[in-house]
Amino acid sequence: MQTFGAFLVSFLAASGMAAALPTEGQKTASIEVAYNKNYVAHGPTALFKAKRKYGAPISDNLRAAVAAKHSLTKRQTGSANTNPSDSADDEYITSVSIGTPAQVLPLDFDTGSSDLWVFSSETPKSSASGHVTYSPSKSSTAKKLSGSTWSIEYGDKSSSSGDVYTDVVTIGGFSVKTQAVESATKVSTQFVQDTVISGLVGLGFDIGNQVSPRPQKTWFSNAASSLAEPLFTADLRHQETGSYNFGFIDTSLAKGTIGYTPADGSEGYWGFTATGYSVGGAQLNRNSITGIADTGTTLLLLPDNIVDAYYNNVESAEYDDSQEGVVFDCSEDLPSFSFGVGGQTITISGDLLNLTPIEEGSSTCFGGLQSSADIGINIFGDVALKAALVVFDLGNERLGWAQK
Ligand SMILES: C[C@@H](SC(=N)N)c1ccc(Cl)cc1
Repeated sequence: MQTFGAFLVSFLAASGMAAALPTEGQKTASIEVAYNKNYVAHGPTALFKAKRKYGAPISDNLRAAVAAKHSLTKRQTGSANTNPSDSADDEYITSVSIGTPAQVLPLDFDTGSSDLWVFSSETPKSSASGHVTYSPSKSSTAKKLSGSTWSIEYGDKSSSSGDVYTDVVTIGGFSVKTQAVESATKVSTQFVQDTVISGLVGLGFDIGNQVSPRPQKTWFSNAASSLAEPLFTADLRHQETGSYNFGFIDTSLAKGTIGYTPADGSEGYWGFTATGYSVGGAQLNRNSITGIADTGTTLLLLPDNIVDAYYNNVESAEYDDSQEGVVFDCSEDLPSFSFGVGGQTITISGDLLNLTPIEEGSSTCFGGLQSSADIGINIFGDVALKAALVVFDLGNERLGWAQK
């Protein structure tokens, strides 16, 4: 039976460290610590790690400095903050730099579409009022993609269209030098009125791109071959700053293990199949749910039978025609909702399932879980994504989910 001292010495010797064996009965030991003369300190990286360790806010500038450092060491990565647009977490806003000199626009990252389009100097002034715009004429690196046009309609019937330039687009310190930037010459009312964003960054599969006659690649598709790993993660948060990380997985953002499941990109979306669900922490059933992981949709949209199974546990819940959804007393203590994916269970807490009062000051609230019956696809939107760290792994065509 080894004494502690003898164990310590043998352990340290095995690990190449010298040690002073305490004399019999002595309660202390000392070891030399070798100085790694090859380590090159990087202040911003040290600050980033300290802030991350203690949960302190990390500025865009600090993220960019760290990402830039890593990019210089050939492990190309990017890291961008993303913030909820309002108290209902309706959408998430991420700063994107376009052109030379950089023009910074607030954009909505959308894994449910595949076009990067922006309000621009070509958008009618009446429509662009209140929006930050991109002016290709003010960018020395902008080039018109002659003859190309685009037109897109989203699930909520919002739409936009226009022509196309290529320019340098930088997200989180990582630059794609020749990215298709779709300039809006026409935008629907929903976008005109949504002045907190100036366009979208489609993070879906390239097959979904709407440029004609030659569809263009998404920013992530262009970046993937240069990134340390061909993947990105979404860490969306309720009423606080989250992040999109490109080329690496920061596992410290999650509490649980990442479970992976195949992703189906054939429709342009990040499609996957959940393996069951439960309400209020009960055991998962085996009712599989095929849907998409969609950062561009606010809600969790599932079949009626699941929606009913959930709201049967909410005493005041009722369908409100005027709201086109289920509402309930804001004072309700909502049950959690869980789904299985990749061998893991993701649990959305009750408070994340209370989206917002139906109007300011109302005591009636709108549910974060609603029916997908008239949509045709099930959508794991922001309400679900906020409960997890989600890995969009293009290289392995899979989705990773870990409880936050
Ligand atoms: C895939 C999303 S739209 C998007 N994330 N760009 C969607 C499709 C259909 C409906 Cl009805 C509602 C939402």
